[in-house]
Amino acid sequence: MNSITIETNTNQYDVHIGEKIRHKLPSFLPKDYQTIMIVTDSSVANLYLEDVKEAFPSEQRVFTSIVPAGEVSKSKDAYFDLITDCIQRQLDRHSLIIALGGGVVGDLAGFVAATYMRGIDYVQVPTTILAHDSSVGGKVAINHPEGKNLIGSFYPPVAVIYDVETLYTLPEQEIRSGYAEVVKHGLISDEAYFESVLSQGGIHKLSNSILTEHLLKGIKVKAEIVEKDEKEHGIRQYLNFGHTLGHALEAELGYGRITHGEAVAVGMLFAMKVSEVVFGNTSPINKLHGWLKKNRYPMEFQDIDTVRLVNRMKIDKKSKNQQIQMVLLKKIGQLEVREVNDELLLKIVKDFFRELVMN
Ligand SMILES: NC(=O)c1ccc[n+]([C@@H]2O[C@H](COP(=O)([O-])OP(=O)(O)OC[C@H]3O[C@@H](n4cnc5c(N)ncnc54)[C@H](O)[C@@H]3O)[C@@H](O)[C@H]2O)c1
Ligand SMILES: O=C(O)C(=O)C[C@@H](O)[C@H](O)[C@H](O)COP(=O)(O)O
Ligand SMILES: [Zn+2]
Repeated sequence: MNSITIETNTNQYDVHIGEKIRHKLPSFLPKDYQTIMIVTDSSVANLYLEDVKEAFPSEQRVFTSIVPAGEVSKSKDAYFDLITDCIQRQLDRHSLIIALGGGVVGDLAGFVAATYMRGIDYVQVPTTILAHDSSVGGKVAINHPEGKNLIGSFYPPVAVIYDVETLYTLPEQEIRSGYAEVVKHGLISDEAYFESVLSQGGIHKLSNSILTEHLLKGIKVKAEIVEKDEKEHGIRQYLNFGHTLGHALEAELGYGRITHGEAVAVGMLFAMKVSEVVFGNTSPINKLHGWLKKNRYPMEFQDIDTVRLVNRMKIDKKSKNQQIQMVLLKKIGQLEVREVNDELLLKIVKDFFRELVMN
């Protein structure tokens, strides 16, 4: 097992990564909690809920709340129902919420924990590859129909318990989705990491040891940034590479029509295209495009309304005075946040979707 400590100006918690550690979950908690509410989704419940429940002694009050699987559950209704569950089960400021699942459950249950009674403890128990990203750093949120994660907070967990054995049951699309954030961590940090991810054969056939190595490295990249800039006043924006277009695409297509990681993959290519125009550089855009195609990331988006898409990009949280700010890549590991005007973006976006399919 590996453990990484995340230490910011205001808090500290450990991320534990290993096989089968869900069975020993109580041993990773900072204290004994008498009342616990496990939040999970309908797919993960069938696979891992019993394991986690059984890990607790019978004298502890352990409740469960199950939300429908998928992005639709990052909604005001799911949020409100969970708050009602907290009240009815008499959770108080000494209780614990366990977020058992992928980024959807983590973001949703984390936001419930952040706001119920103005904040109670929660732990992240991630079960997707993507959640190597979402479980670390304390961003919690639900979506608004107009835009992703518009209702949220920075609220770190008291621990992250990442049982990588659970990743064996992930469907192909979720492996692909999670790997987009692994690639992002490579692009924003160092070439060797990026190359080591791209040089593997298909991501669907990776060995456990290589997968764990990639996840550990990704978590370290994220931890280093979050420790310096927890509330995203500066360099944390680099973790948003690919998300300006990615989030707009998720909202425009309808939440759940494309996974978060698939949207971020397209968003990273787009950010690289904009970077080439702004800096006149050549980034590894062709290399990434080839790899994404090989791994069957969606590239065809018919009838996309590019004007609406650019308008949605303005709702991004990095925007300043109604102007879009994009995270651009000068070269691997070197980024810059730049204002990009609407006309230029509109021009690039139109060609971009055509070229995505042709190349
Ligand atoms: N807070 C952050 O910093 C942060 C970072 C990245 C992404 N996110 C958010 O995370 C969300 C995406 O997370 P996700 O990709 O994990 O999606 P998800 O939570 O919807 O999980 C994907 C699918 O896989 C299923 N699943 C989960 N674990 C499984 C397992 N072990 N075996 C089989 N099936 C399993 C789920 O039921 C779901 O259907 C998005 O809403 C995104 O905005 C947040
Ligand atoms: O942790 C961060 O900071 C990130 O930006 C990580 C992203 O992968 C993640 O999708 C995050 O939820 C996006 O944040 P948002 O502020 O753009 O909603
Ligand atoms: Zn993301």
